Amino acid sequence: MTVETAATEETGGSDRESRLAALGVLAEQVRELMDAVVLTDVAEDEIARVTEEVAVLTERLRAARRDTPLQPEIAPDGSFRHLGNAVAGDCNPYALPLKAEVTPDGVRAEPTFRPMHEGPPNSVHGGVTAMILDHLFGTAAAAAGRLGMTASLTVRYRRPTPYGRPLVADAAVTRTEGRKTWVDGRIATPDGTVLVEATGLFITPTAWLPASEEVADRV
Ligand SMILES: CCCCCCCCCC(=O)SCCNC(=O)CCNC(=O)[C@H](O)C(C)(C)COP(=O)(O)OP(=O)(O)OC[C@H]1O[C@@H](n2cnc3c(N)ncnc32)[C@H](O)[C@@H]1OP(=O)(O)O
Repeated sequence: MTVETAATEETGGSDRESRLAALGVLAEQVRELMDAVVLTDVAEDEIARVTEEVAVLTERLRAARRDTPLQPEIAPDGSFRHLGNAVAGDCNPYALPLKAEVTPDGVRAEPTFRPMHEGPPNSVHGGVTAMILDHLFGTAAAAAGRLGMTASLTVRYRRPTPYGRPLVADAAVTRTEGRKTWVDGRIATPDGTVLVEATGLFITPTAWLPASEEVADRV
């Protein structure tokens, strides 16, 4: 895994940071648009007009494009970030984005799911909660100096997960053996009712071993 410094890509310094911040604002607006699409009840002709306008905006953004989403890098403040990530990337509209903090025990986050994450009626799709736990578990492994790829994830769904209100998620490394790291964690309501819990096995690819400790210092 290559962790590039911000200055190595595109324009350097504050110009780039300003542009990335603007992209983050756009991504958040697109999340609002996605929720608006799943909740809208406007008339068909209005849907058709909005569709035409969105198609025009899509073409404007395609006027200059990269080959891939923004890649992992070290931010100017020295922290690790991956702005194009599907779970945590501020510049990816598909991402919540998840904000994980390192705790003495592991990592913790307060995800709020959105209407666009609906699976069963009025609750969050199980694939979405599994994805969030997968990423949080990977972050717990990385914070412990054991950056890895998910080899397996076993999920137990205890209660339907609601959207529209803050929940609590946490994860911690429970065991290590060579390049293997086991992580346990859960998503719960603020009063402690467990909604989803899981166990994951993460394996550090041999090629990632040098980057693993570097990332741990920056999560
Ligand atoms: C701050 C940073 C935050 C970052 C968070 C990111 C979280 C995102 C997590 C993801 O979503 S990653 C994407 C989903 N996962 C993948 O795409 C992984 C695809 N699989 C692989 O790339 C490789 O199979 C893998 C790196 C997991 C293992 O390949 P290796 O070539 O290193 O494994 P190898 O064959 O040498 O086996 C090493 C050991 O692991 C075991 N093993 C390998 N794959 C396994 C597996 N899938 N399940 C159980 N055990 C497995 C294998 O049996 C062996 O055990 P022993 O040492 O005891 O003999």
